[in-house]
Amino acid sequence: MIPRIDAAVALDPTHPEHDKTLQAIHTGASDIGFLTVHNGPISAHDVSTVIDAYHRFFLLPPEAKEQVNMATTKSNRGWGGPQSEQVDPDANPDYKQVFDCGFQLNAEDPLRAENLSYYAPNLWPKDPADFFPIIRDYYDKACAFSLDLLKVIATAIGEDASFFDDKFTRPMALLRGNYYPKRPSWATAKDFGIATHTDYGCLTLLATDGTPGLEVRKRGGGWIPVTAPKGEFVINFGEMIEFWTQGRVKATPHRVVGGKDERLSVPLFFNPNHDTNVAPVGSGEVIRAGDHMEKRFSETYVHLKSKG
Ligand SMILES: O=C(O)CCC(=O)C(=O)O
Ligand SMILES: [Fe+2]
Repeated sequence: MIPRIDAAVALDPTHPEHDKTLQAIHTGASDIGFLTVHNGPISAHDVSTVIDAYHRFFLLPPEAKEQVNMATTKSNRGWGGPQSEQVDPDANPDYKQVFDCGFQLNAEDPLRAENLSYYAPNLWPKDPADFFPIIRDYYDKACAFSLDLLKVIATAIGEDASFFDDKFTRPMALLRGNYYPKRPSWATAKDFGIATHTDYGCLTLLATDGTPGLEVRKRGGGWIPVTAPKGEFVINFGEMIEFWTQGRVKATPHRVVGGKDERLSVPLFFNPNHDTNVAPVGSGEVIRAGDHMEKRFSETYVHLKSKG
């Protein structure tokens, strides 16, 4: 069972049910690796608005989307067409389309000169005209909510609530719109909306249009379908937080096979500053968060794959 968390209770330490909720978060984070969260600060209306904006973008003719094709960049900003990402080397590249945007360094930031791929400039399409403000507004809300959730997760796994606080001032956050058309007639057993994978970073805050499709791998084998209506979120965890917390938080494999209906989902991959040491707490090792992200991006985005 994936725990269903009331965000208002989780975020209020004075609430009588708070400790019980922390316990459920602990189970979700350290056992299953998935939670669902409702009654949080992002409304169903906000989610409908952002999903509708992505939908209007994805339905544009290919020439319009080509203008912001991430394959023309050395980063992961803009549109990724079908087959632009291969998350499982044993499966074919995914048939989904994506639109990615991320943290924007401000104009005076000295890091700009370093041209780091995970802080690359965003690419915005001309159409839909309201796309940028809608996505930007949702991005800000989703980052704030994710940071609040991480505080609670830190407490739930026995760390100080402030454990993550100073590590997300320049988050390598990536907001993605996923567009899954209905499962193509040519699709084989090796074709997926998104093939089996674990997310790469810390916390993923996923909004969906309510259409089923996401499946989470059970430890003993088999798959659990997870759905969340608009305004309710699926939370899962990536590889980085798993090794950072010595396995107290789990990165669980998941996938979307796809079915007869199209589907949209909007994950925020919320990751720390690039120079955060994410080596297992207490290990004395150093693993830079940016290095892990860059490695995984170059393994999975087809246009960034290292050749040879
Ligand atoms: O569409 C979904 O429900 C999941 C998407 C996903 O796993 C991802 O984008 O990493
Ligand atoms: Fe994922």
